[in-house]
Amino acid sequence: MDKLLIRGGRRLAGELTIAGAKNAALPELCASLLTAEPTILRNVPKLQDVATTLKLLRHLGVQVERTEADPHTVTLDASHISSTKAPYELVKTMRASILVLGPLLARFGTATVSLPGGCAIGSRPVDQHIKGLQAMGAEIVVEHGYIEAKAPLNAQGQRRLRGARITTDMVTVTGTENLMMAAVLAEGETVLENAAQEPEIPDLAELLIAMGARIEGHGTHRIVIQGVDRLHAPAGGHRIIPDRIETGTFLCAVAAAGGDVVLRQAQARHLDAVIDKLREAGVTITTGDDWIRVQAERRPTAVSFRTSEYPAFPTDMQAQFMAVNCVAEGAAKISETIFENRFMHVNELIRLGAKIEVDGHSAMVTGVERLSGATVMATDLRASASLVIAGLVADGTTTVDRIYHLDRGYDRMEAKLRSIGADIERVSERASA
Ligand SMILES: CC(=O)N[C@H]1[C@@H](OP(=O)(O)OP(=O)(O)OC[C@H]2O[C@@H](n3ccc(=O)[nH]c3=O)[C@H](O)[C@@H]2O)O[C@H](CO)[C@@H](O)[C@@H]1O
Ligand SMILES: C=C(OP(=O)(O)O)C(=O)O
Repeated sequence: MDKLLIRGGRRLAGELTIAGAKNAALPELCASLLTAEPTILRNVPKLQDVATTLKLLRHLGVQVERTEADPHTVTLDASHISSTKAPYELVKTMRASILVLGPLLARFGTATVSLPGGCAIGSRPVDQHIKGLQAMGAEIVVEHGYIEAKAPLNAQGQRRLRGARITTDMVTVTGTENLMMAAVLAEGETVLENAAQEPEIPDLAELLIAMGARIEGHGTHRIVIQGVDRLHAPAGGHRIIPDRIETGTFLCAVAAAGGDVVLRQAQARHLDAVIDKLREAGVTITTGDDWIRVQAERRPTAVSFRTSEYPAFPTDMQAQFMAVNCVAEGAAKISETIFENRFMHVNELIRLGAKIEVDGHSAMVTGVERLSGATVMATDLRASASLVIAGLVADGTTTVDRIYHLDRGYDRMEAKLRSIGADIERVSERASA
């Protein structure tokens, strides 16, 4: 198992390039199941969740091409599918595997997908995905840990979903994506009310439209889809948007450690809420069409925030911003409204000397002048990132253990941090033994 060793106290300076968005790549890789023609995706990040998704798609019979020469371009050919079952062994490590359910059911009329189960940040049910597919006429049985779904028979005796009006009980990102992918091949019109507006949804919609889908309203709370008989290859392929959470993570790293860094291939307009809060904290942020410059020359001021659906402050940035508040001047309240258990990083930050008190869904953080390096354990993806940020400012050495969580969602985070001056190295178990 790999660890990160961080010697804190270095100012960060230079430039780095932001990778493609994990949370856009995962549904878009699954969207390749919707057509018999090859789908080319560009700017695919090189990270563990993408590798897991590709493994699952290969298991289903999708031919995947990704060359060493250009690992960020992936060609997926789902012309011959060998299975419509996503087994537990492949689903258990990644909740986003549920995203094969909508496309499989829409194109093949049948799908069996393991329930993804809970995870460190909360129970994360998929009842809204199931409810939406049932509204489209699917018969769904949940048995022995699997969702077994069949589309209804139409007048021609084919199994095909029917368009429906669906209002989810809450805003769900992967739920909206799954239902949108199911609806593009359904018969008739589907209206998704209370749809998620996260930038990954319009990006997926753009890919589907390039494949021949008829979608309107993506990026709003009401998405209207007219089903078509078949989809084709997206002409020229599709380029995945930059990762707004990776971007925000580096912004927070500079805010906490101090420095002057330019992030290339970054979209500031996807990060308004985080950038506003960083400015409130005293950080200087300048933006252009595809770059963001962050300058932090003095200790930040603690700022309060509340996570919520896009365009509000993203839950996926809560842990990293908490690390900034840990070393800021003053005290601030952080409220988490999306997941019931997303404060797993708090105890580890406290091990580094942070002053945090959790009360239900809120955490009161009182900034301290210095953190002190220690061994800490990553518990989930963004918790890991917050520990790395804290390690960058802590005195002495911080060891972050269990970084397989970090590797799920970041493309060479330590290499990127090293390139802007951080003293950080990856140590594998064997090398450290
Ligand atoms: C791969 C991906 O894109 N992951 C993101 C996605 O996760 P994900 O799509 O899983 O998160 P959701 O938006 O679905 O979850 C929002 C809330 O709704 C609840 N819920 C959701 C679906 C459902 O059927 N029933 C239900 O109760 C969840 O438990 C949670 O409390 O959006 C989250 C919220 O922005 C982000 O933190 C994740 O990084
Ligand atoms: C929670 C996250 O991802 P996932 O939904 O894939 O677990 C995340 O990206 O922070």
